[in-house]
Amino acid sequence: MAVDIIQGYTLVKDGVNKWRIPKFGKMRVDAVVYVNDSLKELLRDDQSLRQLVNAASLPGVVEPVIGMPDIHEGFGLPIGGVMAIEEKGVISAGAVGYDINCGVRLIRSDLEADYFTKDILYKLIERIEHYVPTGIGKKGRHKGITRVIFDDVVHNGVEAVIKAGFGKKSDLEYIEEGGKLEGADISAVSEEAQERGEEQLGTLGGGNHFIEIQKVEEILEENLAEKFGLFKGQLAVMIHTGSRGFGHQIATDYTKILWEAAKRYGIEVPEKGLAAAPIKSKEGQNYYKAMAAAVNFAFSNRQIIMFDVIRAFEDVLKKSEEEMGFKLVYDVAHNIAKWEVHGGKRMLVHRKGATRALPAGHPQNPPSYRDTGHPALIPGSMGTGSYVVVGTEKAAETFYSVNHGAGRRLSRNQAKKISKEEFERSMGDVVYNVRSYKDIVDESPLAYKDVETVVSVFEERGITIPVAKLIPLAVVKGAD
Ligand SMILES: Nc1nc2c(ncn2[C@@H]2O[C@H](COP(=O)(O)O)[C@@H](O)[C@H]2O)c(=O)[nH]1
Ligand SMILES: [Mn+2]
Ligand SMILES: [Mn+2]
Repeated sequence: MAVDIIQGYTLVKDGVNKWRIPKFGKMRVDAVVYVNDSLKELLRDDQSLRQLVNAASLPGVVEPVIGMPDIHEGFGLPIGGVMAIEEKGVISAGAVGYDINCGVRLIRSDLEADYFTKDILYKLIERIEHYVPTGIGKKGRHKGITRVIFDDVVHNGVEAVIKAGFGKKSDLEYIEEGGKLEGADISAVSEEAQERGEEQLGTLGGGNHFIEIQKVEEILEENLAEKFGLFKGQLAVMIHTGSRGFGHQIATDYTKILWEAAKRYGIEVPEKGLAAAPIKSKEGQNYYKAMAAAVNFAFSNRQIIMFDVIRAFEDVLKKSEEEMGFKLVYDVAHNIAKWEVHGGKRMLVHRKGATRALPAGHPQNPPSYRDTGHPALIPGSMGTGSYVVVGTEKAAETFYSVNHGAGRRLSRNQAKKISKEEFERSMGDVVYNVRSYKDIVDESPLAYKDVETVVSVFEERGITIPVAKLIPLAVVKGAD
């Protein structure tokens, strides 16, 4: 039996690419982390194992608390963390994250990527930025409309923005939860969060958020790729953003509220980032209502951005959406808590930096993907590649969850030391939207783990089937 000691924790090998920390001390369940040997080394300088161990002590936690292959330390639960909680247990804002329903949307087209010269790509990113405000704190260009429909958006999700003219009703079938998480209630959201939210629908945000024009570089599973409408050489667009200041304010408010509530309910919370209250308590219920509002906001945000990206293509290529054949492949959340049934039991699954990946035949797939399993979207970095995968039946062992990216390898401060030459080499021919490399050097491909290695962890274990690899041609980053 292989054993390793990392950060003082004993990890026991539990099959291919899987390591288990058997419960000890205050842990109620084991923690498990999915890594190969090289990714395991990265855990030595990182606090994520401690964070998994802490999460494993929360009331109602279901066996096991899980670290994804792209795991790295976060606030409370690590990024790349999955924590399922039974009905009589707790709900934690820190186990969802500050960017509630941060997620990824992939749009395909009938266009051949090789047609897109650098000149066209520069025109496209300039036009995309014309329509989609980027950077922290930016206000939306549709704020006149979105202020009016805001209440409808937070309660009814993407359907509300489609009614207002952003996209087609058929898009709903290609969004997790049909673009609406039930149970949202604006009365559980602070005035401050509402004010921030009303202004920010249709904006990208800063940092790691992006709109990327991509080429399908490789088809890895022909049948599934065909069913997802993907072909080699195809032009696609990936959008990564979340609930902006709205979700951030809700997370900030409820971290405080749940922290105080935990003391009142006598719940021992090992760190503030895991602040949690009973799911059935008033505070826990209110967090769920507010979180669901932010989930609906974020799905709607990505819907509006998709609408604007297509307009930018129409302007530059002088072709209609139909002529270009733009269609939504899928939209998945990677920071969310949702009620699901696993092994016959209802539980609240917190995914923070983790993507749901339902296998073929699972009843919660949308009808269009019932027979295949829905696409799970894994962005890598703006200079390397991104993947579309599907989950298999074996993903039941992760509550049908897979990694949400490559995951950071360097902190932002470490990444700021990357030189101009190193940055430019890592970007290759990819076109980007900022004047100085310094504005986005902390998002350099060198700051992220090797996406091929990360994706191979679940593939080798039989948890995912990689379907396609996409490479970046041009990226709009949310720099300030
Ligand atoms: N294709 C791109 N992938 C990117 C880019 N910037 C980051 N990333 C990847 O996305 C995930 C998202 O992680 P999150 O925790 O910040 O939500 C991250 O792990 C990277 O692998 C990009 O510009 N293009
Ligand atoms: Mn985000
Ligand atoms: Mn994200």
